[in-house]
Amino acid sequence: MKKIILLGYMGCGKSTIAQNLSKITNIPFLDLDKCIEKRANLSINEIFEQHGEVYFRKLEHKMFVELLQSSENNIIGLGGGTPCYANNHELLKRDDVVSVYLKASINTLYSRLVHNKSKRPLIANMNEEEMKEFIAKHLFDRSFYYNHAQHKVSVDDKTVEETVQDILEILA
Ligand SMILES: Nc1ncnc2c1ncn2[C@@H]1O[C@H](COP(=O)(O)OP(=O)(O)O)[C@@H](O)[C@H]1O
Ligand SMILES: O=C(O)C1=C[C@@H](OP(=O)(O)O)[C@@H](O)[C@H](O)C1
Ligand SMILES: [Mg+2]
Repeated sequence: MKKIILLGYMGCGKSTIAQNLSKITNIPFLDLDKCIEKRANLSINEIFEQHGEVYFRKLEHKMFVELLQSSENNIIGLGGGTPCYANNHELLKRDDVVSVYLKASINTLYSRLVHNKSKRPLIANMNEEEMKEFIAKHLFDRSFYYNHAQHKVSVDDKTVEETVQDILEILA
């Protein structure tokens, strides 16, 4: 069985959708950020504060490769930046994975992130206006990498259950 990889911008729902997809399919779910936190014994915020983003990106790449190498069946929720560094986007094309880009509009992302930014060091200190501009530009820069996914699911105006259903159709 192929590993199922969910990717997309911060707040698109990777962690939430992966968890719900896991409940329905009984395929175990791994969140790459959680694996990194466990390995470093630090929160994502603490890793950024104490070691910086470059250290985080190296660890993120190492853990992603490790997860792909394991023989277990898994649903893997990536971090928003994972496909955009260390040529990780090339791993989305592998034959032994099904990669799905959860595509969200700037407005959807903004509305989900505006009250959920404290654990996301890239936006934690931004005011609302700065955040909207940042998301717009950043999403544009990152789309090139996200578009390497094998499949794309639009998540705007969909419930968690509807997005999970869309992914199940891809897997069928
Ligand atoms: N329809 C939806 N699908 C996914 N997440 C949703 C939806 N509606 C609201 N949310 C909320 O948006 C946030 C998405 O965050 P999360 O799953 O951590 O995304 P990511 O891992 O992509 O950053 C969560 O707080 C979740 O409860
Ligand atoms: O977009 C990014 O660069 C990041 C997204 C985060 O994951 P989520 O997308 O799950 O919030 C986390 O990996 C880290 O804060 C960096
Ligand atoms: Mg997440």
